[in-house]
Amino acid sequence: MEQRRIDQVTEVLGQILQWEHPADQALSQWMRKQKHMGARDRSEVTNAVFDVLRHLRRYRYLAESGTGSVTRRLAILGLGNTWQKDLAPALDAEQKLWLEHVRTLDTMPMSFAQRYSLPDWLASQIASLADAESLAQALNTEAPLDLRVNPLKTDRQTVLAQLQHGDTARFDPQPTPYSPWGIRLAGRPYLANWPQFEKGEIEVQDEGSQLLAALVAPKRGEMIIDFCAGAGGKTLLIGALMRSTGRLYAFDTSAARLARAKPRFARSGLSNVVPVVINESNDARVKRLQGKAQRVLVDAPCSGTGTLRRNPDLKWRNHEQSIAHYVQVQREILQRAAKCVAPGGRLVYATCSLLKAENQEQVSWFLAQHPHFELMDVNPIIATRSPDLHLSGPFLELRPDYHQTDGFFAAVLQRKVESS
Ligand SMILES: C[S@@+](CC[C@H](N)C(=O)[O-])C[C@H]1O[C@@H](n2cnc3c(N)ncnc32)[C@H](O)[C@@H]1O
Repeated sequence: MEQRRIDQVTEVLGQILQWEHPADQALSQWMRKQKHMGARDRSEVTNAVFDVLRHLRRYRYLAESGTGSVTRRLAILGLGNTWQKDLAPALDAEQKLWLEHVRTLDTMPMSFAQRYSLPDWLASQIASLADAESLAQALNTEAPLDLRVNPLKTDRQTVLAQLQHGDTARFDPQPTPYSPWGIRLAGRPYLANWPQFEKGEIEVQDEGSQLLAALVAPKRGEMIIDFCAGAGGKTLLIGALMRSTGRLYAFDTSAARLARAKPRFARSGLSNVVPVVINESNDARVKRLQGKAQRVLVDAPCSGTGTLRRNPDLKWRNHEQSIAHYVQVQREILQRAAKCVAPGGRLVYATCSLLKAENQEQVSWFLAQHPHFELMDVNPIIATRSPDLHLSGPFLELRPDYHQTDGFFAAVLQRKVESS
């Protein structure tokens, strides 16, 4: 049993560590081939694999001193850290000694980058932020599963009462502290057949992402553009806050991502969403909306460094050069999206990145290029939905160690009324 589990984790790690595909894709591809594997076995392999991806740099260092293939040693470390079972029956005497030795190694003499398993370029960025140790540590933990209640169909109290009884009670559903629509679960339930999910009453959405949609603060009857709607996570909440009135354009350059949003829109009961696949430049439909929208959300493609709890492989798939690429793409999108904002309207720029280059520095760049926009303080806007969230302002900056959400950044940029 122990031997088989080590072999399984070694095999799937061997594929993931080639970095040809995102880890979750490579893992589900491998899982699809394991026809006879039960749910518990799958989750044990998943936990070990993600543990290795979180701690890869440190584990690679520890693996240097063992015997056998390096990938197998990584698998042993991942299973040793996550599996309830004792691995000893599957290890020879030398391996047992090695595991005992590396488990008791003091991490304090290690560099910041090695201790928290970060590539050097990212370690230096994170080290420059406040409370860097607590942030780096939090990024290496598993994220909880947050649900968002659909306010068009129900309310949080009703869903909480349902989930806290019966079989779902074992996931200990609790209200999230900041979002009025959030429910936090312990564990990783399979939600797709829950009646609340089938009826469009709940969606999976990190609390931080819920707050970001709230920051758009849409009103009934307005024209709003979600410029990078992707699979529709934020569109759904914005549409519900508009009470399904007005018009909400869900733009994206990726037809595949928007296609994934469509069943979610259908389940949600929204009738005000217009999904549009746009071109990267010179799109006629974008041009037609120039100066028309009261709110434009740019939830920009980014390094995803705020989501390392869920996507630890991003540490190893991103490079310093990829950040420069994202910065360029974000600027191009911002330029185009800003043109759609009506006088007095707002552009909300958001990322799930922790890096200043993608966040604060992009806002400074934008304001220098667009003097007819001004920066607003997010505090009074978010306070109407989340009175307990106190930010030092003017930005929405969320972190896993401070707020138990993914890392998010957002700025609200208002177009001056008199601008032409
Ligand atoms: C961070 S994701 C959006 C996530 C989505 N808002 C959500 O809440 O689920 C960024 C999205 O930007 C899209 N994108 C990339 N380049 C774009 C462009 N030039 N114009 C519009 N969208 C673009 C990507 O396809 C991706 O879906």
